[in-house]
Amino acid sequence: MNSPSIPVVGYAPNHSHDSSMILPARPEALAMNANDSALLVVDMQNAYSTKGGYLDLAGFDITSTAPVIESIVRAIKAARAAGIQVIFFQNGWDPEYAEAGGPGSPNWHKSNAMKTMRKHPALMGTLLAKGTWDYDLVDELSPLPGDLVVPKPRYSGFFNTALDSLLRSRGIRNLVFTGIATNVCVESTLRDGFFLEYFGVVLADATHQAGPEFVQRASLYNIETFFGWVSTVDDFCTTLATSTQIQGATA
Ligand SMILES: NC(=O)N/C=C\C(=O)O
Repeated sequence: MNSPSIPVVGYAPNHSHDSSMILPARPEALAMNANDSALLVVDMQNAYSTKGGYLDLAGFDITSTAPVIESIVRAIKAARAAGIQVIFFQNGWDPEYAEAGGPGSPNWHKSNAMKTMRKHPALMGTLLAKGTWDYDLVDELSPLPGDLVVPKPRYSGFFNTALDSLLRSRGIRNLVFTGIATNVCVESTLRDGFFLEYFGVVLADATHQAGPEFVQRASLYNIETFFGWVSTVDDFCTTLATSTQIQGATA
């Protein structure tokens, strides 16, 4: 690996493994390879991004999600071209909401989707229910053969899912995060990945918060300071493109 003049971290002891990519990030750059990394696309569903979806109906501002979707499209295209595993998540439950848990589950009490449907019974069965428009991924983001799609019934992608097995069986240790919401499912999944020894890096401009703007800054501060790293879609795409060019040139 080149001896960069900037602080670099990675999962190998002293990050001495032969990494082909150094992703600029805060607080340090991240040493990674295509085959030990995955791009996670968290909950890019109509529920969280589109007018008339759950977050919109629950009173959250989703009017600035369009550029985030465009950024995620760029990141996915770059990841696929570099041979990085792309993993889509869909948050939600069966149409009867058994997977959401009843009153004995804190999810039943805290989910703003469940609270919105209890407040407006005509919406029951339409929010975050598998098979509905709300649950579907946005039109701009369609999984291709080779991508993985992981349904998840809670904020974190690591609970009640096969995510950890899917990653470990592929030797993946670096998780590159995009999606909505930064401060809920993105941060929850990155935090749990941290506790499971994954290196998590969030592409800040490919995420959007649920709540006021300061929450985006607070979540990115939390990630950078305590749980992982923060980078950008431009740096991600440039790093992958440069690496692919180098590998092509030396092939
Ligand atoms: N995908 C998310 O971050 N979801 C946040 C809230 C919810 O699902 O109720």
